[in-house]
Amino acid sequence: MSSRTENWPPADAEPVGPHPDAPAPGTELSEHYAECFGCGHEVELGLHLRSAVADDMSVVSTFTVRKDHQGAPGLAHGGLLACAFDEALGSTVGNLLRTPTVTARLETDFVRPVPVGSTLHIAARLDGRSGRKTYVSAEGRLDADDGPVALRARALFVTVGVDHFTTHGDPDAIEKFRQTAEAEAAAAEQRGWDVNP
Ligand SMILES: CCCCCCCCCCCCCCCC(=O)SCCNC(=O)CCNC(=O)[C@H](O)C(C)(C)COP(=O)(O)OP(=O)(O)OC[C@H]1O[C@@H](n2cnc3c(N)ncnc32)[C@H](O)[C@@H]1OP(=O)(O)O
Repeated sequence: MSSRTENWPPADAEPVGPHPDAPAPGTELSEHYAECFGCGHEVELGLHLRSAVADDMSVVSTFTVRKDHQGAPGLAHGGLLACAFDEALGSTVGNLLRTPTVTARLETDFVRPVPVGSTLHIAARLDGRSGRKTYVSAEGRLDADDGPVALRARALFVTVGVDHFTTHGDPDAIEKFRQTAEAEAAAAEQRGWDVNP
């Protein structure tokens, strides 16, 4: 018996391709915010996900499970694994479609235990889009791109305006985010010049 959402993506979803300004396949993605629990380097106990564009539709991420991430002794906490998938899926939508989105629904299947010390290799893929709704799914494999499947996830992300963050978020944190984004954009432009002088 399966409790997963059937008909994925839903019938009204249309195929979706990358935004013209999406980073090219092979690009390593930087953290989107230094204080993000999923990817930020300033969060000592965070997940520190690292991601790269695999192809026009996919992003691959890695998450190494540390002692701080335990639920049962020696095993990763399921909620943190779901968090890792939220980050990987959100990064896929945000980077490939270049749109601000938030998770509206996240569905996770835990297939096998994930021990402390193992690295999850998460491959996430755009599945379709319907208006503001983007459907994306991912698979997480243990310790290698072709390792055994440990988790599968599906999510719906909804595109929001900047006012979502300015209305509900913290102004100081938003300012810090803006500065990081500007610095990253400048660094990316510089890297482009280095490659194509
Ligand atoms: C710019 C360049 C970027 C650069 C690159 C950046 C990279 C960046 C990486 C980020 C990586 C972070 C990854 C972590 C991401 C988070 O953790 S986000 C935090 C967790 N999520 C939230 O806090 C969201 C809280 N929820 C909300 O704010 C609101 O419910 C929402 C989701 C914005 C929707 O509200 P709304 O705007 O009023 O829209 P609403 O009409 O209710 O829903 C829109 C549609 O979605 C459907 N929908 C909404 N919720 C659901 C649901 N739960 N189930 C099914 N359908 C739903 C509605 O039925 C509706 O469908 P249609 O009627 O259009 O067919």
